[in-house]
Amino acid sequence: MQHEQEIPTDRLLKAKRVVIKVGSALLVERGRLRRRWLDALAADIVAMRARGQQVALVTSGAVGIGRAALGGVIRDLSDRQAAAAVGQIRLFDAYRRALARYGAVGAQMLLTPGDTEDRLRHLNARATMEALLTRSIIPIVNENDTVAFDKHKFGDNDRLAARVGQLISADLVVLLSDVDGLYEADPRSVPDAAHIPVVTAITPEIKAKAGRAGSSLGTGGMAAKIAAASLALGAGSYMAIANGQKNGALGALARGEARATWFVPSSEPLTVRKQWIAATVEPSGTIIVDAGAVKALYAGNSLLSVGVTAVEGEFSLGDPVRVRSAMGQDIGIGLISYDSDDARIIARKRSEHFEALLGYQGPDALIHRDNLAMTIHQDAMEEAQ
Ligand SMILES: Nc1ncnc2c1ncn2[C@@H]1O[C@H](COP(=O)(O)OP(=O)(O)O)[C@@H](O)[C@H]1O
Ligand SMILES: N[C@@H](CCC(=O)OP(=O)(O)O)C(=O)O
Repeated sequence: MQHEQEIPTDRLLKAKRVVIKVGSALLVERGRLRRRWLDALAADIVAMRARGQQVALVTSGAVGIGRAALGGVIRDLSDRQAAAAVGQIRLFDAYRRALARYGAVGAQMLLTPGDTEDRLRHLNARATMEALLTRSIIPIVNENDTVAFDKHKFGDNDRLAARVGQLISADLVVLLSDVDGLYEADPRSVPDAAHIPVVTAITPEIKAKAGRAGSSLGTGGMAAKIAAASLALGAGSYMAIANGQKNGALGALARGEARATWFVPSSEPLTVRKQWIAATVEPSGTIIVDAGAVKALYAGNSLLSVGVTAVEGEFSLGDPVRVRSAMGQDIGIGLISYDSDDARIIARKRSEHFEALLGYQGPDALIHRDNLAMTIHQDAMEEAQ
């Protein structure tokens, strides 16, 4: 069940740092860029800048635009990468021109997961973003599709937008799409499905509402947007899914005139280090913990092995792992102090037995509290049970 929560329609006016994500379906129509639409978006962004807000853009569309140059057909990954290589330059040139019309400067940043998941590269990407934002230059981000593949790929720009939000500690991420938010079921197949105006926790029921991907150019569909919301809320940021099809959609959203789904965080923004941990796209494994451990973690303690009931997956020391309650609710992500073999051996055991069990005395905590980011507020977690 969700909280009875007011719709935070003024968020887009109040937020200091905003990430705006533009889906392929908005930008590309029959392989062509919608220049008028892009022009209206540039006007909206410049208006936000004039209100003193800092804006970063995450844009899809490279593959959709580049596809025509490959004869319109994409057969495999290298075709997709080639299409992106052709489309990306056209896409950014269009943004550059649209922004320049309003006296604004855009800057291209192409990212792959390594740029946000490796701590040093993360810091480096963040420094670049800061340098741009503080000069009122608008970072325009896309996945580096020409080299990204398989595991080394965000796969969809919704999650990338949430990651960029974490990178710059944004207080709001707006996903502009061809749908005005989350519905009880995919409105394409269930036209009378009810619209959901506010979501306060990403529960299994919320995840189950996502149907298949919508447009042929897009990759993630609603499931990717919900995954992005999970990342954003985990970092203490708001997120909105809004319909961006009409010119001036951002302005309408800012004035509270447009319907959207608002994802409302129940936690304070995490420290930047914990945001980085919480933002792990694919944790390597899962640690299931008992009710006593859940309580201890919410009280700010480290995770001790006595509270661990099961260890799933293979991971190495230092890898990010999911922390899951016995009820199946993911509550946090942490960097683990043992590899999966040793973690299995010491699960349910006290640290005084570690030496006898492992042949060495490792750290007392399986996950130290400084390395643990709780990704759902305790109230929301309990409500979801
Ligand atoms: N429960 C749902 N509520 C709303 N839309 C949904 C839902 N399940 C699936 N969808 C589909 O998700 C689509 C949006 O995702 P996608 O096509 O990836 O957009 P974008 O290109 O903007 O990222 C919608 O057009 C809709 O058909
Ligand atoms: N990076 C790809 C788009 C990937 C993507 O997530 O697309 P979409 O679902 O339309 O936001 C591109 O530029 O074509």
